[in-house]
Amino acid sequence: MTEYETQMGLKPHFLVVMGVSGTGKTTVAAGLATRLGWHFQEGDALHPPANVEKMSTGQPLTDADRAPWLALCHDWLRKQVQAGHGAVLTCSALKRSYREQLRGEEGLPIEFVHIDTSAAELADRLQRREGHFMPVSLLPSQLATLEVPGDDEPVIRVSGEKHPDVVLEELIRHFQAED
Ligand SMILES: Nc1ncnc2c1ncn2[C@@H]1O[C@H](COP(=O)(O)OP(=O)(O)OP(=O)(O)O)[C@@H](O)[C@H]1O
Ligand SMILES: O=C(O)[C@H](O)[C@@H](O)[C@H](O)[C@H](O)CO
Repeated sequence: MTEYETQMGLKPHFLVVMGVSGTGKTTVAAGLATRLGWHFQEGDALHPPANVEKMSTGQPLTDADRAPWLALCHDWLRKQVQAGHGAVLTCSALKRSYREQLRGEEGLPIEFVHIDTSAAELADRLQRREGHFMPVSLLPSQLATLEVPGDDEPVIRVSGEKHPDVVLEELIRHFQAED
């Protein structure tokens, strides 16, 4: 086992768990990081306060709003790759251009895990969720902004409608099969 292989013998991966609000990014990413002993960063915690204020008051972010946040997400990923240990970041990464910003000019070897959930299920979850800044009224703009990753992008696709434990097992099996 090399220094940063996990107990399961998996080689390190550098993952961005992506998708629209409420799709289960935090649930899946935190679970994966715990199971595999990989570093975890909640991407929402890297938003400048002005972005959180904007979303809380029902205004969608623009490309310009997201740029400094994506730069911080990129910095975090770059440090994980340099350190060489497995890492998982949550980040909506809605557009292809945002995913390119996350990879950066150096082309970080990151992989995206896209969690896809139906609009009806998302609306239901966001309506029921308490204590989170993101209002359900922003769901249409999240869905309209999403550019689903193409087959030419490094993406693993999972369903957000299965139980999170099932999604975790699928992902771990995927990495085991690859290694
Ligand atoms: N697979 C699932 N099945 C049912 N409920 C889920 C599932 N995954 C997450 N949830 C629930 O849906 C809500 C949103 O999940 P979570 O916070 O993980 O999503 P998110 O994509 O990180 O959202 P945001 O980007 O808005 O922070 C939470 O209340 C969570 O408990
Ligand atoms: O790009 C964006 O519009 C934002 O990152 C949002 O997706 C939220 O931060 C997140 O989903 C929390 O609800």
